[in-house]
Amino acid sequence: MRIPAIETFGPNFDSFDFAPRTIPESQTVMSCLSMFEDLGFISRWRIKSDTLVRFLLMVKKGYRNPPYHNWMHAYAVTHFCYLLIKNLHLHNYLEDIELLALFVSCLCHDIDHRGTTNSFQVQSQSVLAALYSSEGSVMERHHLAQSMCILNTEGSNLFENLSSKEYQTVLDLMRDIILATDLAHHLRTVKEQEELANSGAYNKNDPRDKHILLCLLMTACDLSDQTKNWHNTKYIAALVYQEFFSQGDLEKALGKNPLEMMDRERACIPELQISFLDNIAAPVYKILAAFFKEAQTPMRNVEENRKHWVHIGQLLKRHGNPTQAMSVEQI
Ligand SMILES: COc1ccc(Cl)c(-c2nnc3c(C)nc4ccc(C(=O)NCC(C)C)cc4n23)c1
Ligand SMILES: [Mg+2]
Ligand SMILES: [Zn+2]
Repeated sequence: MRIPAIETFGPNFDSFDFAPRTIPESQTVMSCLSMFEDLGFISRWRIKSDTLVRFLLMVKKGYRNPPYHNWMHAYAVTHFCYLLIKNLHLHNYLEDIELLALFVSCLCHDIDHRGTTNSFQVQSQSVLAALYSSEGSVMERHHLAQSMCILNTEGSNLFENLSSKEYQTVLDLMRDIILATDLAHHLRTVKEQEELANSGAYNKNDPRDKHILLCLLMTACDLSDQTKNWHNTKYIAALVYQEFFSQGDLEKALGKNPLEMMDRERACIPELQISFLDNIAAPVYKILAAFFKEAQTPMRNVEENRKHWVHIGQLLKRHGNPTQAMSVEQI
């Protein structure tokens, strides 16, 4: 099968300023094929092209269609991982198999997401909560389980030609990386990531250092919509709050009180987004830029996007009533 050259998808496809959501959904699977090829994964891991195509189609089909946590989110996350590998010379920090695990984890990390949070699973006593709530990270354990099912399906096992040792290693890595996408996990480990970045003493032979770096890189990919242009950022906020407000509506219907950020009557999106950037997103890209001098652009773009939210917040205060929940379309 002919795999298109990566240039097919635009001259700046490998630049931090490229917005992956400008790729039409109909071309995303082909684009993933080209990324696998361009990263040298197909030859390095002897991946059969029909197995790769079946794997990608199974993963894409494994996503549902909530406003934000759908296949296009997984594609955008995976594209940022491609940018990291291409621009940060990660081969000097991580093994080949760790880069393969990170890239495949990005594709799979939110499979079968329902557009609701871990606490909603527990509150609503969902089947997934029954399965996983004793261990925590309910959704992330489900995303991992779904990914394992696809790899265990005849004809879509991407890792079929790896040695048994490599096979075990890549699955162990995918487990760590996908479980690390739980924001609660990230908030528990971000301090270590900052200390390691600022120490300048990263040791590529230390498994602990490599684990900390992989978790940082995965979260950087997961939040990477915040590192693009303002149009993209605004659009993503609209999708995220559509998802949040739908959950809030469900919680009210269940007689529960939703968090403010999930309550369309109370949420003030600019305020909430400024605190999300300040407390969660911006620190990730500051730490990334502390690790890698080539990672200035994503950090600068997040700072730029924060300024836009401040401006929107001021407009709202001046012209609207500050507590009124902005309609998503008005953003
Ligand atoms: C990495 O894992 C996830 C999981 C789920 C989501 Cl929605 C996101 C995510 N991706 N983009 C966004 C944007 C633009 N705004 C967000 C505002 C709040 C929160 C949130 O979860 N706040 C709870 C607090 C206890 C941390 C997440 C937001 N978010 C990332
Ligand atoms: Mg997730
Ligand atoms: Zn995600």
